[in-house]
Amino acid sequence: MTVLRGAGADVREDGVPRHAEIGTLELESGFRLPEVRLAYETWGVLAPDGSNAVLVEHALTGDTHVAAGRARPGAPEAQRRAAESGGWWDGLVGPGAAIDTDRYFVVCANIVGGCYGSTGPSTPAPAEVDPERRPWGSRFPLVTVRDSVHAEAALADALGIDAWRLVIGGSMGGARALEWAVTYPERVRACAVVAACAQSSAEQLAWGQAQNLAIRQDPDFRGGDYYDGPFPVTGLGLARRIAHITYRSADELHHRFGRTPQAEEQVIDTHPGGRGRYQVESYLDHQASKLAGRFDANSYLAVNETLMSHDVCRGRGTLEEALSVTSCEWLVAAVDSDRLYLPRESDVLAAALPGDVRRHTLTSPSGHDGFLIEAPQVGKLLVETVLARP
Ligand SMILES: CC(=O)SCCNC(=O)CCNC(=O)[C@H](O)C(C)(C)COP(=O)(O)OP(=O)(O)OC[C@H]1O[C@@H](n2cnc3c(N)ncnc32)[C@H](O)[C@@H]1OP(=O)(O)O
Ligand SMILES: N[C@@H](CCO)C(=O)O
Repeated sequence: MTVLRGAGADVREDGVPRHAEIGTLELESGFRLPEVRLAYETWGVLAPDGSNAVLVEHALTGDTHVAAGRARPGAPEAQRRAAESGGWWDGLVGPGAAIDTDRYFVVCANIVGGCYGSTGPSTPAPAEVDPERRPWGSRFPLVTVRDSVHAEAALADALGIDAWRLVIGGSMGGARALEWAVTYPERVRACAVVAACAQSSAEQLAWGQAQNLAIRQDPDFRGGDYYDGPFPVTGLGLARRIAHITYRSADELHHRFGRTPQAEEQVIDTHPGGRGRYQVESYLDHQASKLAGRFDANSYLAVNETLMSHDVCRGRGTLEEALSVTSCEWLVAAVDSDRLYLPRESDVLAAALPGDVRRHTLTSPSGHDGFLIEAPQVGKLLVETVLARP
């Protein structure tokens, strides 16, 4: 394992990609995943006693760039521009924000199985697995949420972080945050679980299956070993369309798009199959092609399976029994219009936590994606609850 103790403590360099080699990861399935690398970025400076570290967990297709940052003086232009580019939780993380990077040392790591720098299906397999070092592809194993947390614990060790002041995430990030607090209760002082639940529900599993099948049935998928040929972008795009509908609310889609045709496209056409698109179809086409342009289909399957594996109770008894080991402060928040992670599922989580934890609400017309869009509300809740005290 590469020892990075104190990394980030000497030079202030924010939002710049780094890597940690964490060695072999023992998975819940019994599979031993060798030569695991985690990509991560940091913001701020780690306090000498390590007490100001915050872990931000990204959602399904997220990356390590949670907020804009700054490369060190003299860094190559491309690195400077990448560091300064906007992040997916800008407004929540940054100088003067609720997660104030002038005060906290913020870490965001790409999940194992992802395609933003951490070991995943597109990574060349080690020589012991494949002497030709072809990508893992179809051979990449199931990595559960719990496995991913074990990997991040190795990263925390490497960074010299004994305990997190806060672990926070939304959606799959919330699942990861919750799993942290239960797997390593002594290492989490506060935990924020936003738009997430204790166990992936039957309906969430059902949506997950439909997305996975969309990818697997693309002829270009070829069982997952497609890296030498065309990528299954049609299947990946279809998976994203299915998912994206669940990420937004019916009311929002109605008010934004209604039944309006896209630009001058004709939706009433006498030629079967020849009609133009409704605006909402064009919108989904756009979301699909954007994801297909930035994400690997095998990684999509991998992280979707990770999310489907989410069950904080597995091997730990009832929900109350599983959560009884935790001793941190909590923020549990749901988006009022979320039809994928229902507010009542957050209620179940809050009610089962030790102590008197109540569920908070993010008000948004946007549905599940409200956890990203309403970043200022998330920040306000944080400073009113788990970050109220130093
Ligand atoms: C937590 C994480 O780690 S997730 C990592 C970041 N996540 C993502 O990037 C996921 C994908 N992105 C998203 O889901 C959204 O962009 C969010 C949630 C981040 C923001 O949501 P919103 O601001 O409401 O964006 P919205 O869903 O309206 O999408 C806007 C896009 O749709 C396009 N669009 C809007 N209407 C139409 C239409 N009729 N036809 C075609 N495209 C359209 C816009 O041009 C815009 O395109 P752009 O993103 O390329 O600039
Ligand atoms: N749009 C987010 C939401 C998933 O929860 C993502 O793609 O990660």
